[in-house]
Amino acid sequence: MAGYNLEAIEAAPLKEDVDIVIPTIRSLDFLEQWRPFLKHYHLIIVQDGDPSINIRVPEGYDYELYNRNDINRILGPRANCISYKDGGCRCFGFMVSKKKYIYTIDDDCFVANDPSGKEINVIAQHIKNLETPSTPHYFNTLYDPFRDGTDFVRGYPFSLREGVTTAISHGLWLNIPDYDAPTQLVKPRERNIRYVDAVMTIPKGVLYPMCGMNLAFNRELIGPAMYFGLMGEGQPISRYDDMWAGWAAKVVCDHLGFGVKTGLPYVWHSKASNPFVNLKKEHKGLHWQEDMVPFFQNLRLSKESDTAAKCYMELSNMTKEKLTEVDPYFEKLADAMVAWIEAWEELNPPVDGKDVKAR
Ligand SMILES: O=c1ccn([C@@H]2O[C@H](COP(=O)(O)OP(=O)(O)O[C@H]3OC[C@H](O)[C@H](O)[C@H]3O)[C@@H](O)[C@H]2O)c(=O)[nH]1
Ligand SMILES: [Mn+2]
Repeated sequence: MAGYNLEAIEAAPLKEDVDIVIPTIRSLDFLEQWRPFLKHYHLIIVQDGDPSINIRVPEGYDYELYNRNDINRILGPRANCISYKDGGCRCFGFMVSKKKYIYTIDDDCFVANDPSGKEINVIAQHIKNLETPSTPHYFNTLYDPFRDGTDFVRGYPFSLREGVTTAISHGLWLNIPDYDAPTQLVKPRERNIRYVDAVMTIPKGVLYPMCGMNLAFNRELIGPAMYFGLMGEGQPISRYDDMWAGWAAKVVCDHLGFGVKTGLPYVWHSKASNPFVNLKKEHKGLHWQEDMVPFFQNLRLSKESDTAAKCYMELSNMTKEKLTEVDPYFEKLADAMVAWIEAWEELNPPVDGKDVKAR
C-alpha cells in the first residue's frame, strides 16, 4: 500500500491550493508563533465585532481582511446569513476563497508538540489526511491504513480497500479541551494531555461533534455544506456554529460518497472561554441538540441532490419542515441556509457549468 512519511513533506505543502481562514474578535498575535508553518500561505481574516477597530496583522503575512462592513458590502441583503459576534462568521472566508483547500484555526490556538517534542506541522498533516482516501464503509482497526508503517488488517475486504475521496479533516487540541459549558463548569481544571497518534475515518451514517478550532476541508467537494449557521448577536443560540456545519456536512458527505477523518494533527488550545458566558450562549443548543442530532440521523437526501449545493438546498427545506416545530428560529435558519447557497453560487459560479458531483 502506498504509504507516506510526513518527514518527506516540504514545509508548506500545496501552498497555492490552501487558504487559511481565521475568525477573530481579539488579536492575531498568535500568528507570530505560527510563522514557520503559515508564512507561505495566504490568510483570509474575518474580523468579527466592531468594524471600526483596527486589527493588526503581524508583518510578512499575505492576507485579505474582511470586517462587518465588507461582509455587508459584498453580500448585500444576504449578509444577514453570516453570524455576528460568533466564531461562525468564519464561513464568510470559506465563501470568498478561491482555493481548493481551506484550513481554519482559532486565534487562541498555538503550535503543539508531539510526544517526541517535535513541533507539529498541522497543514502538512491535514493535507495528507485530505489527499489520502477515507474508509467509511468498514472500520480498519489499525486506523488509517494509508499511513507509513500500517495497512489494512486481515479480514478487510479488498473490494473496499480503494476507499473514498476525503472531504474533511478534523484535527484535535491539547491543553484546553473543547467542552460545553456544563462540562467546563464541573471540570474547570481539566486539561487534555493525551496525545493519540491516530487518524480515523468516521464511519458512514455516524455523526460527530465537529469543532472549528483546527479544521481543514476540500472546498470544491463540500464547501457549500460548510455553513456555520446563524448564531451570535440577535439569535437565540451561539457556539453551535461548527456543530451545525459538522452535522450537515457529514450527512452530505455520506450522501455524495466522500469521507471525513478525525484525529491528528493537534494544536495547543490556550484560552478557556468563560463557562458562565458560554452557558448563556449555548444553553438552547444543549436542549435542541437532542432534536437536531436525530433530525440529521434520520434524514435521507434524494438522488437528484448530486452536488453539495443541491444537498444543502434540500437540507434547508427539511430544516424548515422538521425543526421549526422545535423552535421558530429554525425557519429563520432555513432561510439563511438558502441565502448562504445563493451567495456562495454568486461568488463561486460553477466552472464551465460543472459542479462537483457525487462519486
Ligand atoms: O464573538 C466571537 C467570539 C469568538 N470569535 C472567534 O472565534 C474563535 C473561537 O473563539 P473562542 O476561542 O473564544 O471560543 P472557544 O470556546 O475556545 O471555541 C469553541 O467554541 C466556539 C467556536 O465554535 C470554536 O471554534 C470552538 O472551538 C476565536 O478565533 C475568536 O476570536 C469571534 O470571531 N467572534
Ligand atoms: Mn478557544
